Amino acid sequence: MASERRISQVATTIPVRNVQALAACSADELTAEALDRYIRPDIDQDAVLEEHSDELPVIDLGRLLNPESWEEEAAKLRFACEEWGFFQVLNHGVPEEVVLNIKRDIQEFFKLPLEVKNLYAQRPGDLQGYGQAYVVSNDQKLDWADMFAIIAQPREARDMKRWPAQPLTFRKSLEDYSDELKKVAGSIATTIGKILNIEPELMDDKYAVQAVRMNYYPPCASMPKKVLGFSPHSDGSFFTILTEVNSVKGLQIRRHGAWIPVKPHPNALLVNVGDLLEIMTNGRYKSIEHRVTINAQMERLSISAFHNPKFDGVVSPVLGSTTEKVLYKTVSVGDYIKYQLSNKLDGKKALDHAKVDM
Ligand SMILES: O=C(O)CCC(=O)C(=O)O
Ligand SMILES: [Fe+2]
Repeated sequence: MASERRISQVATTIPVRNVQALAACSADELTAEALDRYIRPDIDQDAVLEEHSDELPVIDLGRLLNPESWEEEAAKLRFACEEWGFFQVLNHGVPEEVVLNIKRDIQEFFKLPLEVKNLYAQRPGDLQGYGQAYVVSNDQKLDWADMFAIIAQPREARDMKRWPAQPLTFRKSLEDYSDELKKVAGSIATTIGKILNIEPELMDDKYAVQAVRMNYYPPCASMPKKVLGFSPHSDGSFFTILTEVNSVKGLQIRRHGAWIPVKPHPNALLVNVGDLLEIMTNGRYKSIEHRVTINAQMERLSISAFHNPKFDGVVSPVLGSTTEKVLYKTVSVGDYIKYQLSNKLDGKKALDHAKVDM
């Protein structure tokens, strides 16, 4: 109930259909009218530059953890955060089995009958439940996706009641995955802390919360090029670690006004800088805008792990030099995330709210 109050205080929600069920309807049910709410007239507004996919920065976590190669790899990480706001992590040390287990269970979960999945839904728009996992306002076109989100940390605070009983191993798989990702997040955060010369404990349990969202993007046979799985947005987090569950592409990142598709790499974790890290670095690290496109035949699944500061804390810009102009205000994490959720997904608009008035 608490979450219901929270969501309704900050936003308008509208009832949404389960997209997986909609996508499974027969062709004559999927009329232009039925799909109208999903159709994006502006999808082709900016170029998609396939040829730049190979340029995405890659960070080797093993080298980052080795004192001998640390400096060189940290310089790459800094470059990636400043110039791209996005990088791939290889040699991340997450055991293959942990990744395979969570991938398998998420695929199984989304295959369950709608009635079963709905048992875990709070209500449309609720971040904690199964369904369209974020809040939309009435004039927004809907995303072609279903989501299941859970606050995965700290372990003891995880909500047992809402935990899906199927597949049987789902809970353990997610807990293992979440613990492993916490380690990866810790290594990244420690490196960023060292580069910025700030508190290395940034990602300790005391300071950080991890939220995990599982995203399911059904195929759209009739008009795949006209719908979006995820509207262009930036994440409100410090940073987000994304795992692509199957090898169906769809994620695109925004760079110099165009979209660059990310090629799924089975062993990579994808990391993007979020708004709170952009604020903390006074804009030197870029919270990258991204979106998800849809395939005509194949479903896509992904897992986003958001690494956030504690909701009752504040984030202040740390300047890189004494001559640097302050661009961002100190923000309350709780207020920022609330504000971010209350706005329809619209690129990086929420960040404007945190900018110092010029
Ligand atoms: O599914 C993806 O590739 C992206 C998901 C995403 O952007 C998010 O969960 O914030
Ligand atoms: Fe995102």
